[in-house]
Amino acid sequence: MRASLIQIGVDPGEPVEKRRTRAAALVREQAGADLVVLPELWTVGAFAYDAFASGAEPLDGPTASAMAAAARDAGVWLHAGSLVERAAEGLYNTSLVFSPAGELVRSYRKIHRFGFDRGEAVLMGAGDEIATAELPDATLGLATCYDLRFPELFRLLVDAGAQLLVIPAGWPARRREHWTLLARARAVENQAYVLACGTAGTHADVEQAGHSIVVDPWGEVLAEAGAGEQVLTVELDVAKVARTREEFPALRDRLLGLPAPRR
Ligand SMILES: O=C(O)CCC(=O)C(=O)O
Repeated sequence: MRASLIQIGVDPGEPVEKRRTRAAALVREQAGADLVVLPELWTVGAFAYDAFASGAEPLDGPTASAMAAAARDAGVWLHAGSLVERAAEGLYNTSLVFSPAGELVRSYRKIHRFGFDRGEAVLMGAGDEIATAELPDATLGLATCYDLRFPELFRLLVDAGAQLLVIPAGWPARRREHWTLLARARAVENQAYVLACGTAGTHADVEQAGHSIVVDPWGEVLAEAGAGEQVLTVELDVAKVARTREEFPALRDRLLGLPAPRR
């Protein structure tokens, strides 16, 4: 299975419409891949809090339409990263997965919102559903950026059958070491592929880490991008997930009924 991660640059000098067209063209260039992945909030920028409301879109808005068309034209499964979803109940950081027919097959509202008492944490609602997407050759587990810090979410995704953990992000350069460390940790502890796709550039004065990374179920880094705009293409052997789990059955040894702490 071939996967391409598009680490697109998000800079305030580029109008969103132009970036949308550019992202769609980059997706079309990946024809021949099985799965293409874009990062978190690549339209407005993950830290451009002031633009969240004005840049919010419904799930049949211009970004979703452009991504559906690009997936269809390229004939790929497309994890289109996330956008600011405008729903009746408010705003959400929502990821979208399209089939090669251009059909929206899954959406995922980010569960752990970043910012503590500001930014996304106060401007957006929290998702409350675990999301997987069934591809012909693999089950994707969906998570977004800050979710990467919460291993319990990934355990639930594994229990739901995830083999490829796909994590679009807008991770800051200042915490780049955490990004690569946590991506490898999630791969090793869940014996799954991790496909973590970040953004390049600087927006809202926050330099982005880039360094999109693909890690195999043994924790080996198959590919890692630099800081700039880049497409990372990797071959994945999905059967390696089952092989790793059989040969080193650590997941089997989980203590599901852990005793309550003694007080
Ligand atoms: O956890 C981090 O350090 C970064 C998270 C983040 O930037 C986000 O979720 O948008």
